Amino acid sequence: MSTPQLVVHRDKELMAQAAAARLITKVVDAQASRGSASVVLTGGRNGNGLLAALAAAPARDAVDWARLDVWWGDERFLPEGDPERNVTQARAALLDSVPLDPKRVHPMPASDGPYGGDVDTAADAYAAELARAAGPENHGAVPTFDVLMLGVGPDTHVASLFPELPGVRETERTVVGVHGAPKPPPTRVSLTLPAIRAAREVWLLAAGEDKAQAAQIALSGAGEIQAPAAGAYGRQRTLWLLDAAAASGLPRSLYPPASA
Ligand SMILES: O=C1O[C@H](COP(=O)(O)O)[C@@H](O)[C@H](O)[C@H]1O
Repeated sequence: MSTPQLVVHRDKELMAQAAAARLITKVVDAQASRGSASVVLTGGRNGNGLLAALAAAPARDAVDWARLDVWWGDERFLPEGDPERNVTQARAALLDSVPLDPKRVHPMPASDGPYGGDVDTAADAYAAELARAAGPENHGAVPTFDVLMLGVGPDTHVASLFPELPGVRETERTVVGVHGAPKPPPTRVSLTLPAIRAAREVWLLAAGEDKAQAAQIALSGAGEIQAPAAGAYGRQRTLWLLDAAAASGLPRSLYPPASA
């Protein structure tokens, strides 16, 4: 488990731009040292803001997009192309404008896909896809992602792991079907905490006043069942990327004075 490090930016626009620059560097470095890179995308306002900032960054051309594997941390279980699906939003924000290898893009199943409306079978299928991609050098049933991003919800949810629901209690499976999520839509697919923790780096994104309480709770020693964001950490690094509004309830001793 890596201890969370915090970086606080002036506002959400700057946070998105700085996080996009950080992601470009991380992917370029991973491609230089291992030949390819893998990232796990998040949905939500902050995740899409980062992707839009990346699309607008001239340095995006430094990435070898054909050698990037793209996975998702969670998905709203809706029909293909639905505007509320995380993959639909990610395609619009970035993915449709960069030359990715379609074989390396791994969206989670849709509710009108091969598994129909059976979200649990769809989750098992995504777990199997992850397991196929995990090599002997990986430590478990998922690849060792270079960077896994998570938007933090106002209730401290990450991916589609909501406080107290069964998904956040899962200790064996890497992917679960989520029923009865408090945020619409109620049916979702999500990586579990054990899968999230397989990543080298986990970045938690929180911008806006409505994230201040969540950041405060998750970073003040709360348990992961009550505050799923508290249980999200990477093997090598756990980074909270915040704006000043989201950090407003945190003690200044938690982050360097120069960063906000
Ligand atoms: O529904 C979801 O919400 C969270 C957080 O979204 P935000 O708009 O409050 O930032 C997101 O991380 C997750 O991927 C998404 O499915």
